[in-house]
Amino acid sequence: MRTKGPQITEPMSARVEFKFSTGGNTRRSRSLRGTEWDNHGMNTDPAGTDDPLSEAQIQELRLEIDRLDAEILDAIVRRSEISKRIGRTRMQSGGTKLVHTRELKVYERFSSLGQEGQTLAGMLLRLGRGRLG
Ligand SMILES: O=C(O)C(=O)C[C@]1(C(=O)O)C=C[C@@H](O)C=C1
Repeated sequence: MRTKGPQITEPMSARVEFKFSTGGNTRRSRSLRGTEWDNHGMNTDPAGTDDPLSEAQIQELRLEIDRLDAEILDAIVRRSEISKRIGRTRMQSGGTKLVHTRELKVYERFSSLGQEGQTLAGMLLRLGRGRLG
């Protein structure tokens, strides 16, 4: 049904839905809490592909991201220190600055992440070189 402006449809739950004249799809109402869409846990996407998360779930997931970032940062610092130690030892004993075969392995390890993985591998190697170059 085409309508001129927003039209209140029969409330299917405690929620009031609006229909707009633009195409007829029932849109989710805006949450009063913020800018997130709030569909009260119902999947109202016509394609059925959305994964609605509550504010509480988003907060929980963000905490997990924060924890993971801290772990990743710790691991990067540890990796860099180890890499510098190996590099210093190698150079003091007259070895080469870099070990090409080992570097290729690092790039290979991150290849499942595509181009970004290669960039990441390169950054890790550079961090481990420190003042070596
Ligand atoms: O495995 C080594 O020999 C290292 O020095 C470590 C490391 C790395 O960070 O992975 C660093 C520099 C080398 O070119 C190769 C690898």
